[in-house]
Amino acid sequence: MKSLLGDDFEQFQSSYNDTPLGGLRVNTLKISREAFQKQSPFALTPIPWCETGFYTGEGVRPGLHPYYHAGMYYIQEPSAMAPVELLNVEPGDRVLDLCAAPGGKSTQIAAKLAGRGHLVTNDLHPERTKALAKNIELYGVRNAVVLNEAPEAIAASFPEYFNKILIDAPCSGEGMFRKDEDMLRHWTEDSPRKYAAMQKEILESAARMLAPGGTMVYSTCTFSPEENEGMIAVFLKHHPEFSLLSKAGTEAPWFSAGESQWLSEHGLEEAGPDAAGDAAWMAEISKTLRLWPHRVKGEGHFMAVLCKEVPEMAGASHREEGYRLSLPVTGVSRGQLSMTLQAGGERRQKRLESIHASTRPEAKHQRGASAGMDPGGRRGFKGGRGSERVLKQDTGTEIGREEAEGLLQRFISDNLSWEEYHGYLRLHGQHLYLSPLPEERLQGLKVVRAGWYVGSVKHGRFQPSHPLAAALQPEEARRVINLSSDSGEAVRYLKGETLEIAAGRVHSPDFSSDEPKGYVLITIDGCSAGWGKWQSGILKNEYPAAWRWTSA
Ligand SMILES: C[S@@+](CC[C@H](N)C(=O)[O-])C[C@H]1O[C@@H](n2cnc3c(N)ncnc32)[C@H](O)[C@@H]1O
Repeated sequence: MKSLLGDDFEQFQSSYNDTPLGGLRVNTLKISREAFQKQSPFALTPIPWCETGFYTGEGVRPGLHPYYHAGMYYIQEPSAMAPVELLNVEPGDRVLDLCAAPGGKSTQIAAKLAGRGHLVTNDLHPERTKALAKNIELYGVRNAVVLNEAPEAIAASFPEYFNKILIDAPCSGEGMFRKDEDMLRHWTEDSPRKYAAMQKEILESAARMLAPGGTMVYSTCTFSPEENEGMIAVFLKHHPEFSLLSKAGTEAPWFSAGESQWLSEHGLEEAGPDAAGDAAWMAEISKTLRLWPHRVKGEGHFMAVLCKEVPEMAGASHREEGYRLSLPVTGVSRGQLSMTLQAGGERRQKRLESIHASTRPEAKHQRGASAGMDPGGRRGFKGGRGSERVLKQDTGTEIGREEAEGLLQRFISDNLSWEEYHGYLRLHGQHLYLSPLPEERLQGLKVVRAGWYVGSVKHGRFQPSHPLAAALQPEEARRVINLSSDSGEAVRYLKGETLEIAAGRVHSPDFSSDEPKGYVLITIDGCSAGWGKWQSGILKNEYPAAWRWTSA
């Protein structure tokens, strides 16, 4: 670092005496930034490069608050919030997060998608992918598919498919030494070279999956030039269809320009023997970005925003206007219900009769075709597939997807205020998912979550899943009990205890029954946390054992 940084080295070195700052990012799928600021139990200082990010003070432990379990915020190192901001994700995008576990950046992407478009999130390592799937569920993400694959396998299934890709690459971790001593212990002199070889392959696969006109962000949390400026220089040499987007400057003074002169000084021949003397080329590589621990309040990070050109005579746009396959809920028992269908931004009112009419097979056919979820014009729901049968455990007989769908719809009409639901219904064993992608897209890939896991069929009944509850807004549930975070009840719920709750506290706005028994969405200060079953003053706890609060 001394030879790289020259005059800056002393300042860089002394930054290692500072305590690293902690951060949290508000999960806007669950609560707005403004509402969280009002009710935050911690003092918050905004992080300049992330609108929803805040520094938390020294000694603050946001992981030990019920709000963490309600998915209100993600605890994230402040500099790690920058790459997704640079990716400029918008609702409706098709996004790939290629090296995603444990999911900090994926949950940030999902919040930006706000339920429209979809996210394919992946990690190579099976154990880390489990943590990724858990975070996708805790943070209430509905439109993500979780994969555990090698990037080249995904590339074979998704050529030029995504319009935004994040490559938060495995790296030698030099930028994290101050915060995480494990990174320091694992580092060897050979680490940058070893990681650079992996990064190169990952970038190549990502490039194949990016649609023309799309953007990808490459990021690392390391300093070594061969994993950063050098990596991008080599990539651009082989990919003239890509260029870098500049983001540093007066609008974003926290970013320092990439160090193009390091390419020539440190013998990265592959990237630039002829490049070193080429001012235009050097200026291009300087468009890469760094966050330095001695210049900003955050750890060391590198980022490059890469845009793929649109060839002349390019075809249709690869940006999806949000997937919306609207299916009405059948089996409604509450008299005349008017349902709302959304199509092309228009909201149209329809009556109950049309709900029943539209469940006929031919109507179902039309719904899938017109919804346009898949660019290939393939339909969403497919009936009668041999591979998609669930086992009725009590009788040992099988039931098909039609029956499973019926059970789901009955649950919805009894317990939720939904008048439609979105996605391709998928059955895996007895588990039901609403997937943002048709099955064909995922064939042959290791799928950890095909979409939003909404529940399972057991003993001929639909049992709602914890991720279903975690992603619901309170107004989507027919019965809600709110627990105050400072009453002690919230922690008792999170520990799995049974609670006594008077009938008057079961909030059920549009349910006229005197006995509001059944599944109840439990919220903590207004944010969904899980299910309970209420009857006669007793709340049976449905919070999953594996997720329970274990601290004292
Ligand atoms: C820097 S971490 C990702 C952190 C994550 N983006 C986040 O914000 O929480 C890099 C990840 O890449 C994964 N990884 C390593 N080699 C990979 C490969 N060839 N393809 C995909 N992921 C890989 C590692 O398991 C690790 O989880």
